[in-house]
Amino acid sequence: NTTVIIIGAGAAGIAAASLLAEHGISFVILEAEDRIGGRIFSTYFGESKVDLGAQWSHGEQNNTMYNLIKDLDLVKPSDFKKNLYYSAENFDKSFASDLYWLCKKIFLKEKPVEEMSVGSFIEKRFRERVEEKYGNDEKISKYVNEILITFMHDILVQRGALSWFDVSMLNDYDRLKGQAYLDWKGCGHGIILDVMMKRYPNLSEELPIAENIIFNKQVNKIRWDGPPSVQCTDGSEYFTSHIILTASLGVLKHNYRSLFHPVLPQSKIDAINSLGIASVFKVVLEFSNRWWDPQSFKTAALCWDTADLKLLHDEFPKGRMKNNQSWLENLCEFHALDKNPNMLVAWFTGEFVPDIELLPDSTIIEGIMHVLVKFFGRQYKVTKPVGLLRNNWNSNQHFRGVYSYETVESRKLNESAALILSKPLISRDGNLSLLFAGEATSPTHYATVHGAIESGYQEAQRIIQLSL
Ligand SMILES: Cc1cc2nc3c(=O)[nH]c(=O)nc-3n(C[C@H](O)[C@H](O)[C@H](O)COP(=O)(O)OP(=O)(O)OC[C@H]3O[C@@H](n4cnc5c(N)ncnc54)[C@H](O)[C@@H]3O)c2cc1C
Repeated sequence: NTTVIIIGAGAAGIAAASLLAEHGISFVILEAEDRIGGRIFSTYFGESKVDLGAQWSHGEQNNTMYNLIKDLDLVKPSDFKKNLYYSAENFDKSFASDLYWLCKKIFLKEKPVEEMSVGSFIEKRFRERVEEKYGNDEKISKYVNEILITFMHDILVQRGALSWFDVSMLNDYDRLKGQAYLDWKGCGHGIILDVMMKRYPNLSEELPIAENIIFNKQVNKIRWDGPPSVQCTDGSEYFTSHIILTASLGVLKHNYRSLFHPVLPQSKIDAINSLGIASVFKVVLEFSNRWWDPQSFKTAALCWDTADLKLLHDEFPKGRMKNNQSWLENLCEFHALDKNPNMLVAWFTGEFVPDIELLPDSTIIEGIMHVLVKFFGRQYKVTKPVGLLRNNWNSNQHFRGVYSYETVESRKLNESAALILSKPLISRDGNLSLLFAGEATSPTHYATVHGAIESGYQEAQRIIQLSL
């Protein structure tokens, strides 16, 4: 019996716990994994930490998370310069680059008059603008198709979707002012958890949180319309006054029918079903030497020549493929890491990501090597990766995806789907019984760590208000 049960020790759960701890309210955190952080996962690989989950902090002004760290010298602006690389040698680089920036400008500056997916809007508008500017012939139409694929991957990295036809072009996301991308200087994003728990910078000020986390506790039943209680897969049961649930939208989508007793109100089910969450696959590769120029590899985005793409599944037949397409088509960019000089991060986005997660390390390394040689072999002496670090966010039942996004469907609801999701459930005896936090409950900062933290603070605050 504790006052509050928090389900999940990710950013939202730790934020809620830290506020409750500061107000002397008792709580326990039940966490299904054997570590804190959730979709923040910083771990040593080589000389410094790498992030398998959240990597950057976004924006400074009015950023709850940035306010916690701004005086601690933990972050620096990220040099996020994007360079396009081409699979074919005889590519018209300057024309392709002009088309890429035109596409990006349309995405950033133009809006549809009605709800439309990013894919439908960009494909239509980009073709129109290119025709107005350059006319239309075989070469132009080939380049347009190639650049559309490269730009689509940009969108899919940002939104974590499998298809850009799932992502709404109009959205409520609030891009905070200040540096759009801040790097954690080799200490990993996970240090934000230590800051919230007050383990950093002064260990002596640590809040009593770590001792109230129970790991490997997967909750599979939440009773909310009477005395609140939760049941775990190991049969244990916990009774409480309030429950804060922080599980991801992916977990909610998969489990809402069996998790809640009684079932959730229809408005919440509609919000859960209509919002989107899918996955990206991020692999950290270690090399015995740095064979690339770190400046050009800040972000090296890949642009395939149509003819090369057609040959890809014959040239590299290993792994899964559908409709004559290779899973390697989903490999879209590489990043260099400042503090890990011999490492590159490879990003995969698109429909094959769930299948790619099932491939063995050896196939993934061979496939990536094939693409590296194809794109960079003319310029560099590419060597084979000697190690790899990965995380399967999509198939892990405690996450089932990376970050949420608004869909055309979710925007058809009367209210913001995230806002509907965030509303607490009151039991019939008037108790604030079940509260919802987590990135997907933030109407304007979803998909981010700062959004998750804000949501955790907000729900803890509701409980604190009751005791004032
Ligand atoms: C690859 C990747 C890259 C990202 N990049 C960025 C970035 O650069 N910048 C940024 O701001 N954000 C980024 N994000 C998003 C960011 O990580 C998330 O928005 C944020 O961490 C979510 O925190 P949360 O507390 O809402 O959820 P989570 O971190 O998912 O925490 C929920 C916790 O609940 C636990 N749980 C789930 N089900 C149960 C259950 N039944 N019982 C008990 N426990 C359960 C989970 O194990 C988890 O620990 C990225 C995420 C990923 C995966």
